[in-house]
Amino acid sequence: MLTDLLHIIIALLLAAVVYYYGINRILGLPPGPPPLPLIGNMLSFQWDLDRVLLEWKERYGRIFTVWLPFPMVVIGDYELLQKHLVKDGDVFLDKRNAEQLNEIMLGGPYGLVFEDNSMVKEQRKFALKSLHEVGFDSAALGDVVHHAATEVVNRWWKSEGKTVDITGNIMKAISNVVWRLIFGEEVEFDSEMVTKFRQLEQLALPLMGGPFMMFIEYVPALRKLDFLFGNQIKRLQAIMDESNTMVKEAIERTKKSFNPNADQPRCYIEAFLREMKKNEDGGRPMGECIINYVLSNSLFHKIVTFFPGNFHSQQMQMSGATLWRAGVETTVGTLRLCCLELINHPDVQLKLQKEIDDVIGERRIRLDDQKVLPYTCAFLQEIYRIGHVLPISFLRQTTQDTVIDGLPIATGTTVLPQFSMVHFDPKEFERPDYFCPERHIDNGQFVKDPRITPFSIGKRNCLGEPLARMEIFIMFATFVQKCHFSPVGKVPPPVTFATNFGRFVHPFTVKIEPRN
Ligand code: HEM
Repeated sequence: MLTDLLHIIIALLLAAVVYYYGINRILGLPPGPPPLPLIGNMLSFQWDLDRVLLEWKERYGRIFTVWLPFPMVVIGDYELLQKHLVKDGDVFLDKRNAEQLNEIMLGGPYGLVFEDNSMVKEQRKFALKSLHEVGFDSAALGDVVHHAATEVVNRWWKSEGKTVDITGNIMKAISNVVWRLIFGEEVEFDSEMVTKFRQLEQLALPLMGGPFMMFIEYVPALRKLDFLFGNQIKRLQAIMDESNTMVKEAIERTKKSFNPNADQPRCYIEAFLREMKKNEDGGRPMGECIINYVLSNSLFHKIVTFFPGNFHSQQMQMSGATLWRAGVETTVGTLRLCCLELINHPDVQLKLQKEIDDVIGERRIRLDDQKVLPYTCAFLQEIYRIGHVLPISFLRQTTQDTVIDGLPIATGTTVLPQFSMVHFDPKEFERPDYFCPERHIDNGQFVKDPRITPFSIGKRNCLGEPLARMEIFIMFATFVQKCHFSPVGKVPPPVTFATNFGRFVHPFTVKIEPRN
């Protein structure tokens, strides 16, 4: 009896040792830090994620496996990201479907972010085409952005040197631009709806990025234990229901003014309504969806195959909601970081002001001024290097067997393309923690750096990049032209990031004086 017990204990210990040191090898995955049973490497993620990943890259090689809590292969090396995510883009086209999160937020596999490629190929192409049609990178929209920036500046000027929290007005300005593009209606600058929508997003982000949400993707049955974890799912569901209802109401208003016979759609939702009508008139059926389960080295995963024709109300509502959610907080967060760096680096602010005064003077800023404002472009590139908005990139799933850095990677393997690791790699950037726009200037000229990819890379990169870059350039240059920013006390607030689903600087206040 005693010897039996001893054998069981030895067997369990051996199993634990094999698991601890060999689970990646057994599953045919690249090496990596030993995972703990059930929680994998989650305990290591209490501090700066990119720093931890860079240490592991140093120890395990250019690609390695981490368990969060399921296994994923990390690529955070510039050369490998270019070689595979960009040049071999079709292999990494699929995002790993965040099935539970999608269901809670969007009522199922709809929207534009987490779906498999069969649906996104159609929907992403359509979204890009229609956003282009409604002018998301046009000079006319540049005028709208400038107008919104001027409204922000006017309000700041009225603060007369008192303490200001810049977030509210920037948020209103960006919301104005994005809402108009999606729903075709102009919202009042002080619209309560926009403020409410942002409050809901602020409540949702920490819930979306919490460890419990990662666990339920891995073990959906855990959803039943929501009450033990502070009813996170229930609370997120309630927030999303409220914000999705606001989107639904906006669509109803767009429908009322929609003219299907107009030459051009006025906004994304109108383009969608036209497409729905085209499909209906052509007698094309709604998209079908087939679900298969596939076994790969990252355990079982679900493959959802969509067939064309996903132009229905649910997809319209959820892609509208996705564009709105993806397009506002990210851009506002980047502009907030710009203002925080201005007060942390007064010398940089003076250089920016001088450049704009010398080259532009008092005339209004336009997008093509990028060509004549090298230091402003260098400043923004440095902001993009340090200010990536996703603490952990969206996961991909390989669509076929491949080889990365000499290691075989099977179909269906989850891949984490952590491009922000490149931004903080001391092998790529000298003193990566140091904010220094000058590193992007050579002989007085701005040097665009392909290693800096805040909008990600490959075939599933950010769909709103041209819009975001335009908004940020025009707004930021207008702020510098019209305002001087200084800290409230003698010492400026530190540049530290709050990370949950997103990564944005902590709240801070400034003093703003008009510049003539
Ligand atoms: C500074 C502003 C922004 C930043 C830094 C940013 C960054 C990103 C990043 C890193 C991704 C993940 C891409 C990937 O998984 O490879 C992404 C995806 C996405 N972004 Fe943005 N974004 C910004 C603004 C916008 C705007 C203005 C819109 C649209 C109005 C937008 C719409 C989207 C969409 C739809 C996706 C999902 C694309 C897909 O899965 O195919 N983003 N963004």
